[in-house]
Amino acid sequence: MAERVEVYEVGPRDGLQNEPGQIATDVKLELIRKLAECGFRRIEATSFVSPKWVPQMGDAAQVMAGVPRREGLTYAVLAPNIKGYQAAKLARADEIAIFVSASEGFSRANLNATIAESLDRLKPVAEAAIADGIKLRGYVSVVVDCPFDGPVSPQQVAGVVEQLLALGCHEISLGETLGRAKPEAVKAMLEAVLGSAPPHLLAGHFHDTGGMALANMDVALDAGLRVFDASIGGLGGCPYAPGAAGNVATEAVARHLQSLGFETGLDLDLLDDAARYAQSLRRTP
Ligand SMILES: CC(C)(COP(=O)([O-])OP(=O)([O-])OC[C@H]1O[C@@H](n2cnc3c(N)ncnc32)[C@H](O)[C@@H]1OP(=O)([O-])[O-])[C@@H](O)C(=O)NCCC(=O)NCCSC(=O)C[C@@](C)(O)CC(=O)[O-]
Repeated sequence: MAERVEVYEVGPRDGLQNEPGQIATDVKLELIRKLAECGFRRIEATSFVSPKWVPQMGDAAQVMAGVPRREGLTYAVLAPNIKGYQAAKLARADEIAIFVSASEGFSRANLNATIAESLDRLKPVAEAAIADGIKLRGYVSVVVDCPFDGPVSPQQVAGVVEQLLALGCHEISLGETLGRAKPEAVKAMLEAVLGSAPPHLLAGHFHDTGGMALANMDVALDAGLRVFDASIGGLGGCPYAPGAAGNVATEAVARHLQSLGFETGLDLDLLDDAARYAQSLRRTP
């Protein structure tokens, strides 16, 4: 039997957060309804962040009120602080994703805090999620290069991963936010991180600005990772990473994994349909 690799869909959150202007809640929900048919176990639906910082996610509660609930499919959302956590819990999020940066420059731009301050701010979120029995995912951004500080040391990434695990995260997603890393740099980063965390606790989150995301994913597969984030239609980017393109496209990841003999549980025709819809929403070049 083929080995399973999970594709964790981030399009409704990571994809749509970067589109200029507002996309109507009903349109977001139509995208999520299409994705819900594809066979994902987890979809990251939205984020409960400050609407002053990311207005595109200002309808997080309405989005969560409309998502189709079904057996075997759960919804994750981002929360940067306890205010976001409380709103996410009220909205019946199944999983909370907290996020920190591996570099100080990106931390300041994305969270208006140092790395240490952001971890302190996330401690009560983690404690509340664990007490409430809600799964906690951790993200580390800019694991290879930072748009403000330049190259990021693999040991620095490993240190942040350790701190997120200490908060109780069941999985840490390693964000190659700029999408320009070469496979050798990803390999060096993973070697350091694997000194702090086994591969089954890690996920790969590759943006595709430089067209290397699938090659970087292969390096992570060789290192034993079996969860990969991807965005339908390749939507997105990060509002605080100037010039970065979207996550690697889900439909490309699913085909790539299939060609390598892995099982994803995803229906490729339904993915293509969802990808066409996602592309029709795109206003970024
Ligand atoms: C962390 C803060 C809030 C600090 O922002 P701040 O301005 O320092 O915080 P604040 O506490 O002073 O709050 C400012 C205002 O926002 C409100 N506020 C505060 N929190 C919330 C909340 N949760 N929900 C709703 N409203 C909130 C708060 O009430 C206040 O409103 P006011 O009093 O002025 O009317 C801000 O920096 C923020 O929201 N940042 C999030 C940025 C973001 O979402 N970035 C994109 C996601 S991360 C990403 O894409 C990377 C990833 C994960 O994909 C991996 C990768 O590829 O790297």
